[in-house]
Amino acid sequence: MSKRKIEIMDTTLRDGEQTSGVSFSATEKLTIAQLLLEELKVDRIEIASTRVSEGEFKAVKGITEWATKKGYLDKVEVLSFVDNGLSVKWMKDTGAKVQNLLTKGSLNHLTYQLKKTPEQHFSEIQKVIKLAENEGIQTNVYLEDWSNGMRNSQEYVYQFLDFLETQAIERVLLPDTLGVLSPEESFEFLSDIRGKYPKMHIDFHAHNDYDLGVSNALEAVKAGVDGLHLTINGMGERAGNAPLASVVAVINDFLPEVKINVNEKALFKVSKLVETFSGFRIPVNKPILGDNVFTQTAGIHADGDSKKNLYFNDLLPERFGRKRKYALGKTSGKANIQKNLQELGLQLNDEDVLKVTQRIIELGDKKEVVTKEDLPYIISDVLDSNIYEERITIESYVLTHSKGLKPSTTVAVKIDGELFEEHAQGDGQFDAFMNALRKVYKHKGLILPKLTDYAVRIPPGSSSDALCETVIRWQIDDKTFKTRGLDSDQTVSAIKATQKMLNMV
Ligand SMILES: CC(C)C(=O)C(=O)O
Repeated sequence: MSKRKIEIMDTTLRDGEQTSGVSFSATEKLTIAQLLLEELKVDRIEIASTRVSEGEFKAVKGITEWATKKGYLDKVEVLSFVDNGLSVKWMKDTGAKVQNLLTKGSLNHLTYQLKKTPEQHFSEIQKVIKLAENEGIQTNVYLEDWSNGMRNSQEYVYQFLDFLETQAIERVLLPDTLGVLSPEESFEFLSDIRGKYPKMHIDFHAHNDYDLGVSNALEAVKAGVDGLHLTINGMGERAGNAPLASVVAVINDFLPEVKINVNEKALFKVSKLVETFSGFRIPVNKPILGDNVFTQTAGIHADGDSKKNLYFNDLLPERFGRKRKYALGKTSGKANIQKNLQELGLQLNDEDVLKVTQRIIELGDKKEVVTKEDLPYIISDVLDSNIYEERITIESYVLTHSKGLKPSTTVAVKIDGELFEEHAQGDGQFDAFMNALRKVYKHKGLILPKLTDYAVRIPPGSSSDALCETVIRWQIDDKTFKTRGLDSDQTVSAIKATQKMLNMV
């Protein structure tokens, strides 16, 4: 049986950028667009709204130039407005070829916001579609507030869809603008429209205000839509859009009769890049993507994994380019410790494993977070043996920070017994420290891993003298890893995390 294809349109660069506090630069947009189309293999991307700013103009132009060379121009879409042709002119100047025209999908919006009649609205839309056609620009039509339109002004929605059937457009885009639909309503409304307009290409655009974005997207596919709009990490206006990773996994696992192009293996990489560029952090328990979601914490789970994979489900981390982890804390038993030791390539006898387990439980009781990277240090401490060969040690440093002068650092580092001292400036104390370290590394022809993420936390509700935790993510070649430092001073906690990294590569 041939599978039904569903188009995935990613709108991270348009609706996703409407996440409060987020703004992508033109270069970031181009990098994300390239990953979305070439690695993640979504079918289409929506990259901006017309007439927003000079920066957006440059971003759209950059992406369309790249897309033209690659033959992807018809996959790149821009949100446009019923504005007497101004959006069409803006798009023409950028070289973009597909407009997603924003129109009103409920009588309330039309009457109270635009203060127009349906006839006036349709005639203005028709004019924009024609202008676009003359410029070789294709049109898809968004019916904003469509979901409320179906609840409160169905007659208007169907009048509108009848009108659109007569127009030279490619797709009708139906948004649950305020994220108000239940899964049952999503199915009912979309099945009804599917039945009445069997030939119309229909996309569904879910928002997540009730946390129902994924369920609504699933029901939309069951109702027969042709495409879904999704975002990386569920970014988007207010509570965001339906998250792409979850919807892809749900479709692949629950709807075997449906086919989508998305490459699951690239999901994590793209998600991390978007997290870094946007500064919008992925919650640790976010399905598929969060730091914790492939981590077994309870000892009984780790034990069961070693016996016939008793605690596995279909969401295997490898599918998404990730690995299963075993947490270290007060509920982790010997099995968790053993799994982590195996990962690190370390071997301990049963008695020592017990001692280390005991220490980890004590630390857990004190609310301390223990990671795999901390394990060698704990082992050294508990067993009084230097399990982790510290080839590289930061012997001493001076950090300066003063008004009107650039921060600077002098650092002394021992590598294989040889001492090196270097001085450097930077944009902040830690940056100066890393620059000095880089100079030291040059003496030995070594390369420092790239810092790809830096997160600082203090325990909630604590005061300025509280302990501060810095978690740094590093990348060298294809390998990424994290280290953690803990100190009452923020820069020192980052230096402690760096010291761990030096001996891990
Ligand atoms: C701007 C429109 C298309 C939108 O994102 C929505 O209605 O959800």
